Amino acid sequence: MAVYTEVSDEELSAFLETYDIGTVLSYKGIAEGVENTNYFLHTTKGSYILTLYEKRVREADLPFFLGLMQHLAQKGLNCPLPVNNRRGESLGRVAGRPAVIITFLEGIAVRRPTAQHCGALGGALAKLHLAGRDFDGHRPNALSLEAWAPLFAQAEAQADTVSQGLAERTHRELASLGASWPRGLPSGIIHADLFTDNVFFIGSEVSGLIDFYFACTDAFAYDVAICLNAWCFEIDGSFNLTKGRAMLAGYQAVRRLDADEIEALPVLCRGSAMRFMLTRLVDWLNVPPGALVKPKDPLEYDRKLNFHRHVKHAREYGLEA
Ligand SMILES: Nc1ncnc2c1ncn2[C@@H]1O[C@H](COP(=O)(O)OP(=O)(O)OP(=O)(O)O)[C@@H](O)[C@H]1O
Ligand SMILES: N[C@@H](CCO)C(=O)O
Repeated sequence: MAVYTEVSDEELSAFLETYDIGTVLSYKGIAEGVENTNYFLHTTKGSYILTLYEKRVREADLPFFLGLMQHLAQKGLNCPLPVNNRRGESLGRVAGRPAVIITFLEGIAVRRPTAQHCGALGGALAKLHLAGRDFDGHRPNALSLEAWAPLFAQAEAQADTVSQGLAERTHRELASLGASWPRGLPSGIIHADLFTDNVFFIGSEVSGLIDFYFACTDAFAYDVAICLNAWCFEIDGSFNLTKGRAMLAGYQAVRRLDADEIEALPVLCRGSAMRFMLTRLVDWLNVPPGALVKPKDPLEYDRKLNFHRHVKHAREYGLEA
């Protein structure tokens, strides 16, 4: 998270008076993340996170996200639970923005995951996919293929100031993805942003998943592709086959990928790299003045995309027959 919206002591106290979570002992803005504003709240009754929803989260989607967290928690997944206020509502407003208080999860987000972490993450992702199957909410993926050209249009004119040739490369890739994007793959609830900062570990076990604000209905294998991108590359840009193998084996031990999903994996990895390159590029070029946020490097994903262009088969990600 980040802090785009400052919350004054008075605003916070007035908001918390509508809850039954004790009085505040301390609170502070959380610098991590780029999407929403988050505060850590320590009260006489425990620890919580206050989230104020910013630009990319549509208010109309909030009941879906909050309902999904409740559903997954009921299914035994360790994810934050929205806290209800005294009127029984979880969604409120602070500093003019939609806001919720969620429960705090214990655990540590690893910056440099090992193959063991990747294996555990693969299993947790598959469990999430299974746990979401009987959730009755539905939300199309607002950041899939159809969204990429309009996103690129916001950044195209300045793309080459970030990297020479980026505009041309992106144009070509968007056309190629449009022509080859798979349809009809097994679908359901996906997290769609399960990066290392959204997964907590205690030791080598996954202790919790957070940040469901991109969750949507889409191909399960697209979520696998997002995680291969986010977890299995090294800082030098190389793909770590051992990590890929561990993640895919961890996933398949819980839910097996079918033949169509396996065939689609390289193009799904390209698409997911495109999605994160584009949102990062737009953010890189538009940092709001005064915001406590560190924009993420779009070129990391341009390089990953280039790697995937040369992949012919999911075996090259470590998939074992
Ligand atoms: N329920 C929680 N329990 C403990 N810590 C949390 C919780 N929710 C958020 N955090 C902390 O706040 C940080 C930012 O949260 P989050 O990843 O949801 O923000 P974001 O802006 O949506 O981030 P992203 O850039 O990943 O989309 C996390 O990295 C974590 O440190
Ligand atoms: N996890 C994303 C930020 C949220 O869209 C990224 O690393 O670009």
